[in-house]
Amino acid sequence: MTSVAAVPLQSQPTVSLQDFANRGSREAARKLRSGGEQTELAFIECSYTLTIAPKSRWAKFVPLPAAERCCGAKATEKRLVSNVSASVSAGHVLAVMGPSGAGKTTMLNMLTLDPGSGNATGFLTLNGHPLTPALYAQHCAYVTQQDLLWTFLTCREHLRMALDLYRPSLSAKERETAIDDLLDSTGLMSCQHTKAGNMFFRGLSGGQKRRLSLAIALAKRPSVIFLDEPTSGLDSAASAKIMKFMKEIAMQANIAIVCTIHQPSASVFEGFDDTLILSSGRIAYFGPAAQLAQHLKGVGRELPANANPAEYALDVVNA
Ligand SMILES: Nc1ncnc2c1ncn2[C@@H]1O[C@H](COP(=O)(O)OP(=O)(O)OP(=O)(O)O)[C@@H](O)[C@H]1O
Repeated sequence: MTSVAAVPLQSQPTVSLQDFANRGSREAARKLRSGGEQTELAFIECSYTLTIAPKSRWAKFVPLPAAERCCGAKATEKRLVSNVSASVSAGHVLAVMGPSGAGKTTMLNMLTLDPGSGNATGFLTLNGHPLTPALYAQHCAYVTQQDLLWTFLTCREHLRMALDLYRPSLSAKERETAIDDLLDSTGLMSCQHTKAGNMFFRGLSGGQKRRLSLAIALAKRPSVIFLDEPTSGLDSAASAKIMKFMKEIAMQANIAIVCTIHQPSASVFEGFDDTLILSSGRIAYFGPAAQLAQHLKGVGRELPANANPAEYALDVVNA
């Protein structure tokens, strides 16, 4: 298994990992001590700032590029994510949770090296190596919130196309064996000849589409998979099933999984190893999901009997 360590998010970083450690960052110190031996994605003091150009009153009539809309007014800076440090090891699932607007999508964009029009700073490492775009392309896969599938292609055809792109060196026989393995491990063998479909043409179910998107990502044999809201649009039983399945995949294939999730049910929450709770772009909790209830008790917000820890924690940060 390949490994990656600390990666500067800025193309020209002004601070080193050691600087972060000197400034008291425990995550940076731990990262330096570990020397990047484990298979682990670490993000250290990541921040994201957006420069917002004020619109002139003419902007709504004349659609100018953002940079030209200021008309002398001062642009403002907004910090959307502030000093977030966390890590995830191979075989583990890290869930990034938080209320709407907390910065989950921004966080995921930073981790997938897509800062958009903002400025991302900090370190992102995969097994001790800076996560450059080249390393990202080689070792990471991203499953977006919307399933990007071809309506008239079957599961098997999707995977054949993915393998042709990701692993062109496979012979035809090796490719079909790899497809069988992927269909088997994602539970899609029974619908291997079903077309993806769309809103007008019935095909795979919502859960099957999510699993096919994951199978396509797995075809790349990544070390890390990022998933944006993997349970969106699914009912609670299907959500719990897909999270259980992701946990199994993480363990079987020794992959580190990072997913954003809005409001997990108790059974979905049980499938997470670690959780990062964001509140207004800052960390409210990062640690083992199983210890969230204990943490809440420690801060004087004991979990009521039979309450869902994720839901209760989100209520607490929302309050
Ligand atoms: N281009 C932008 N201009 C101004 N503010 C922005 C921009 N993009 C994001 N934001 C703000 O950044 C904050 C975080 O947004 P983000 O989409 O990351 O939240 P989220 O946790 O993913 O929310 P949701 O669960 O509703 O998708 C929000 O307050 C949002 O309004």
